[in-house]
Amino acid sequence: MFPWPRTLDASPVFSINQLTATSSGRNRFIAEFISHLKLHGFARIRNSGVAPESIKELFRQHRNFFNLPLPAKLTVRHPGGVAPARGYSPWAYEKTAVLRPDLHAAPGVDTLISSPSHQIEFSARSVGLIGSSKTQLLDAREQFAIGPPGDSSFPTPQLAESLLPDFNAATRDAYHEIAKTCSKLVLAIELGLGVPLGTFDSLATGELGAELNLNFYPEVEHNVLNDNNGSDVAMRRIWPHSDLGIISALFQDGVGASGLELEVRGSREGNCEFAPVPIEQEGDVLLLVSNTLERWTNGDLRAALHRVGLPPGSTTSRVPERRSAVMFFRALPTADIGPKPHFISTENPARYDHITAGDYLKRHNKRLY
Ligand SMILES: O=C(O)CCC(=O)C(=O)O
Ligand SMILES: [Fe+2]
Repeated sequence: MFPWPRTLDASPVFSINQLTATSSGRNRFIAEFISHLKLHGFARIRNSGVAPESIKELFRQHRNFFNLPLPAKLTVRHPGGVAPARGYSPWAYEKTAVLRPDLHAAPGVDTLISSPSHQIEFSARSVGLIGSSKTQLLDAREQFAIGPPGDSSFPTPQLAESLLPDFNAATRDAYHEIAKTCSKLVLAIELGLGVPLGTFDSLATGELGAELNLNFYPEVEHNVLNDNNGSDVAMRRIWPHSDLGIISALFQDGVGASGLELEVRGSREGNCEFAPVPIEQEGDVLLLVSNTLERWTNGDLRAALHRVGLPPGSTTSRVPERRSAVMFFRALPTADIGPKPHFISTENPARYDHITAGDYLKRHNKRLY
């Protein structure tokens, strides 16, 4: 286990090509990988199978898209509502603060009151910074959501080629490549948990259910993300939350720590603290356990709480832009995401209800947009 307190940069980097090592090497790798995921809910992954050039190309497209003038981006606007997200969401449109209202601290306070992440859907606390009069909590973020290329029920709006030649095709290629890697990561998790192969992945799908999200956090004045600015609005790049799917595979443009923070587990009971997680090498992936996997494993694996704050040591009056791309690898919309029998016993009864992944997403989107 890496050292406590408050540093996640000593967490190991798992080279996923160890899956094809000799059997003793492979077994050791799987055991270390799964025990790390159980303890921390995330893992840094190298040699994931997604070519670094593909990630470079994805972020080139990412940059070109968000640099377009607003009217051009609005031609592929996400219509909102409970359907799966598709297309462009402008600045502050998606509101992640509604997801975990219990985690919002008073300004400047970083020790937060926590509750188990499975309570995400039950949280009834009012939305507001604890101890503050802020009335609106918004995300300083724009976004483009890409659905499964074969999804004719919820197609992704296609950008006119005259605006950006190749954007549609390049993001489609990235979608397939990253989905393949997600399948491999889920396989490693199945092996680690000792469940029959296909327990999670036969229901997961790169073709239906998953979503590749491009996140853009524009450069802003420091005080936009600071609560002492005299306005009624509190903004964060992204408020604390966990993702909905089985796993998320997160790529960041550039290396180092640029604001992404994960929950540091093992702090005092009842507290929740976050620390930056740097990306060491271009193309490295951050694997996050997400809610569906927590539900399926009846809490054996717990979803990673994360947020995007200020880059560490940021002292200038402007906060530099940030770009990320996250694959939400989700279950098929028709799949039941209640606990699997393998994880239920008399000592450990089911802690989650039965619901389909599609209904779970609708419930989530109703609050988010
Ligand atoms: O930008 C990031 O690194 C985090 C994005 C994220 O948490 C999300 O899209 O759900
Ligand atoms: Fe997230």
